[in-house]
Parts: sequence; C-alpha cells; structure tokens
Amino acid sequence: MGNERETQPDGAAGGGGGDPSIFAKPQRPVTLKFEDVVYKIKIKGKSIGGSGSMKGKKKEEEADAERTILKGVSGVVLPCEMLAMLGPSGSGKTTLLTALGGRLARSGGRQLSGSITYNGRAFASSLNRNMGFVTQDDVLYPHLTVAETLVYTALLRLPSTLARQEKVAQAEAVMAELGLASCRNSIIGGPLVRGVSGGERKRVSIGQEMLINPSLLLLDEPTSGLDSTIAGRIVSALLSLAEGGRTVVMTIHQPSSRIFYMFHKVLLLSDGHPIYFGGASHVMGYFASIGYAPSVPMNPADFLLDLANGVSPDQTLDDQTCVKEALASAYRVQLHNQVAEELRESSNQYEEKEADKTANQWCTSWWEQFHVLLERDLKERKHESFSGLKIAQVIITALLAGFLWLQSGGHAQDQIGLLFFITGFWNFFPIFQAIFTFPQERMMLTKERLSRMYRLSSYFMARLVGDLPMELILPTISITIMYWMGGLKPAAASYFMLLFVTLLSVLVSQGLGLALGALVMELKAATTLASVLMLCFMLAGGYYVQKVPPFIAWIKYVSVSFYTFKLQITSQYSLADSYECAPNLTCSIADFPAVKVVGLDHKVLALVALFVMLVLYRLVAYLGLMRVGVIR
Ligand SMILES: Nc1ncnc2c1ncn2[C@@H]1O[C@H](COP(=O)(O)OP(=O)(O)OP(=O)(O)O)[C@@H](O)[C@H]1O
Repeated sequence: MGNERETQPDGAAGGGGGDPSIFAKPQRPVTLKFEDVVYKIKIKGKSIGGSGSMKGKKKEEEADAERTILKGVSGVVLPCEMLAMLGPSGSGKTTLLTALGGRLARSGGRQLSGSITYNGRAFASSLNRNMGFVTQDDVLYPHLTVAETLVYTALLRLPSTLARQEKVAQAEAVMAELGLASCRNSIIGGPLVRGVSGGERKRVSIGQEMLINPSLLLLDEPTSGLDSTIAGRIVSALLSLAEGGRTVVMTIHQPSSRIFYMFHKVLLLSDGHPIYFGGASHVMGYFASIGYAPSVPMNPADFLLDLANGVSPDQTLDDQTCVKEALASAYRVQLHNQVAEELRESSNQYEEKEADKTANQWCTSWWEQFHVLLERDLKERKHESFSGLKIAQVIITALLAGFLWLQSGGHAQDQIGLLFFITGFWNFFPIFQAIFTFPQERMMLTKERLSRMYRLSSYFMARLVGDLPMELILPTISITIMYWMGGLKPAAASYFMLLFVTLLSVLVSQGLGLALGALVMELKAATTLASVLMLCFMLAGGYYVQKVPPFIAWIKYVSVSFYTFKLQITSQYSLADSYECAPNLTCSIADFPAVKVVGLDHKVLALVALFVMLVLYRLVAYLGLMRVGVIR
C-alpha cells in the first residue's frame, strides 16, 4: 500500500501544531524497516498457548511453554512519515515499538527474530543520540518545574559545543513549540503533589525527546488519558515534526477520525499478527475489498479495533477467532508480498557510508554531567532533605534524650547507655533514609541511561555529594544537643572526637542503605533486609551481651555499631578512669562490662574498619546500579 501523501525529504513544514522551523532539519534522516519480526517469550512452569492464537499453532506453543507475542510483522517508515500502530490491548504494539527502539530484552528465554534496520544498518548504540523514545508512563521529577525539567535535559543531552545559553534557548524553543510557555513555572507534580495536567506532562516528556532534534521519534501511547482536543494538538505537533524530515512511529489506542487521518501509514495488529500495513487513507478500501465494510459510517479507528478484536461488521462470523484468522490470512495473501516489495523498493537513501565513530562518546564531559546532576538533585530533593518533619524528628529525639540524661553526669552506667543510644540512633536513621534512594530513582535512571544522557559514575557521585549536607548537618545538631545536655565529658577534644566518629558512622550506614537499595531495588525487601542486618549489628555492638558463643562472635567484626560504640567510648574514657562499681568502691573503667567487651585499645584499627566499610558499601551500591538501564 502506498502512502497517499507526498513526502518531502527536504523538510518543508506543514500541518498542525506549530512552526517546526525553529528546529534545524535532522542531520541524518532515518528510513526504518522491519521485516518478519517475531518475538517469543518462555513462560516457566506453565504451558500456555498465545492468547487467541491460531488453532493449528496452539498445541505446538503449549508443548514449548512458549508464547509468541509478535508473529511476523513487517513495514517501512520513511523520513517525513508518521506511522500509527493500532490494535487492541495486548496485541503487541508496545512490544513492537520497544523492538524498533532497540530496547527489547532478549535474555531469559526471550527471542527476537527478523530484521530491523535504520538506513540499512542494524541497531547501534550511537542511534540513541539520533532517536527519541517516549514511554507510555511519564517519568519526570515531580518537584521540578516544566522549565527546569526541560533545561536540565537540554544541559545533559545537547553537546558541549553549545554554550549553556544556547541550550537554555533550545529548551525555551521546545516549550514554545509544544504550547508549554504558560505553565513553564508550574511544578510537574505526581501522585502526592498537584502539578501540571496530564496533557502538559505528556508534552514535557515529548519535549525532552524533541530537544535533541531526533531523526527517529518513537512514542508509546502519547495521547492516552487525554481528551480528544489535547490529543489532536499533540498528534498535530508530531505531524509537524514528521513533515520537518523526521520519522515518527507511535502506538495509539483509539484515535478520533480527525487524528486518524493525520497518519501517513497505519499498522494494525491482532494478537501479534499484522492484519494491515499501508496508507491510512487506503485502509477502509482494503477491508471493503476483502468483505469487511462498516454498515454505518463510523470512525475508522473504531472499525479497525473491532476487526482486530474479531468483531465483523455484519456479524456473519460469530466466532471471533475465525474473524481474526480470516483477516490474518487475507493479509498474508493480499498484503504480505506488497509490503515485502515496498521494503525492497524503498531505497536506503540516507545510508550511512561509514560507521559512526562517535558511538561511545558522551555529549557532555564528566564534570558537566556531575555539575548539572548535582544542581538538579539539590533542587528536586530540597523539600525532602530539608523537610520540617525530618528536622523536627531529629531535634525532638535529641531534646528528649537530653532531658532524660540531664542529671546523669558522671554516672558511668548512664553515660555508656547514652553513648549506645547515640550509636544506635545514628546507625538506624541514615540507613532507612538511604535505602529508598535508588529504588525510587530506578525508572528515571533507566530512562536516562537508555538515552545515554550521562555516565553512571557522574550520577552516582552527584547523588552522594547532594546528600552530604543533610547527612552531616542533622547529626551535628543532634549530637551537640545530646552531648551537652547529657553531661558527657566537658572537653572540646572529646566532643569533637565523638562528633567525628558519629558522622563517619552515619556515612557508613548511609552507604549500607544505598548498597541494599541498589542490590535489591525493591523497597519492601530492602527495608526488611536492612532491619535484620541492623538488629544483628546492634546486638553484636557490645552493649547488650558479653558472653557470646564463638561461632557467632565474629559478627561484631562486621558491625558498624561495634566500631562506632568502641570509638565513642574511647572518646570519653581512658585506662586511667574509674567508676563506682559498688557503694564506696571504685573500679577501673576498663572493667565496666560494656567497655570490657569493646575494649579501649585498637582505636586506629576501628577507624580503619569504618573507612573500609565507607568505601566498600558505596562500591557495592555502584556495582548494583550498573544493572539498571542495561538491556539484556
Ligand atoms: N516480558 C514479558 N513477559 C510476559 N508477557 C509479556 C512480556 N512482554 C509482553 N508480554 C505480553 O505480550 C502481550 C503484548 O504486550 P504489549 O504491551 O506489547 O501489548 P499492547 O498492544 O501494547 O497493549 P496495551 O495497549 O495494553 O499497552 C501482552 O499480553 C503482554 O502481557
């Protein structure tokens, strides 16, 4: 089926939603071809046939416990064309779009076969810089404004050859293009914070991809959940982009007829089978020619969806599976060869002559990435880091402890109890703050890493540095209150030593929280694991038990609480100190039960152990994060 519209590879603007001339023509227009794409997944321990799969194949699929999601889909999309992929829910649209974006997982029994080429070449990671991918769910930071979101994306995704001002100007241009200027200073919002509307959020997501002026733009349901006017505006903006020389492919559920006729080409899927590929204006004629014409005038998209669901207009075939089979076999007889011919004939006009040597380079330097990510992180998380609730929680706890220990000065039992309370509180608190960090960021990290926006190391360092102020300020306030109210040793050196040790242990616990979050990437499991681990560490900390069976005594050597408590005790006591062990009897502090367990010696070793943990946990967190955003 040909495309009834005349395509304009030179990039004349036309149609809908705005003037794309503010954007340069894409540097390398892309011809996207896909041929006989088949995608199979293995379902372990179950024997399932494909839902509504063709009868003959059902048995074979059951035997293999394998499900075929895409069953030989072909098509070609040229620069200046916009293809819509239609079909019922579960028909395979998103799977195909993900395959076209080079993001489909192939490990763990998942197989993708057939060919997908971009200007005649297979997918290469360099394409990510020339391709925009808008996912169905908008993955955006809720506390950034529309303008901040787009400016930070521009700073990260546009090359270093552009000055900061030029990147900002590009973000402004995108906002103007997508009609976002009026809400530029509104925050994005999310489930818990009210922000811009769903349509505006979607336009921000599209804007993030438009910023890089991609030659190939793939969008998963860009209009879902929007009213038809807003949906129309979005599709017409995309039409403008396509007609400016880009190749645009989108999945869409139920477009209005006005939207439907904006598409140059349509691919209709039914249970993974293609049942139509060709010009949007020819689709009704094609189905009429094979005996399926609507009995009353209707929106073509509704009619196509009925057909793909197996509902024939005249209801002559009651069995929906029969209708689907008839349509799939009509495609094979009538269209398959035609599409194959179109694939052969459409030249790879823009074929790249040589491999892209910049494939593995980044748009921006490590420092630029670090700087922008740190700035963005501080903006996005300032409400959380400096939350009144968190500050109140810490200060109230410190004051409460201060009042409880107000009259305990000089009493060893109470003082050592206070030290262990400080150890416990400042081991528990940071771990449970840090554990949420990476699981909450997973979607964003995946999205941005797949777009090759930044190195993992720059992200990781920005995150660590961004967390630092609050990680250090709050414990300092808390320790100061408890130290002086609780009557600990009134000497500056002892105070600073205790403060230093506590801050170090806060950073170690934070690292442990980050590592657990990054390894498990699931909040419930990570918090459970952290509770168990911290309880073990606390119990082995030296305060509660003195006689520990040898087979379990080693736990203290991996316990952050043990080293922290030991160093805190040494900040307050030396071997020369004594305490009142019975009325009118003084004993050496070294004989006090808890002090006996942790000891007053080997201070340097304890410090080294904390420093090793400080580095090690962060290294584990980094290694855990390396899995995110990697397609297998
Ligand atoms: N990795 C996977 N594991 C199990 N099932 C999968 C996997 N990937 C896709 N599927 C299944 O394949 C089918 C097609 O999914 P896909 O998301 O492509 O459909 P869709 O047409 O985009 O649906 P929707 O319009 O609801 O988004 C669905 O039944 C889905 O459950």
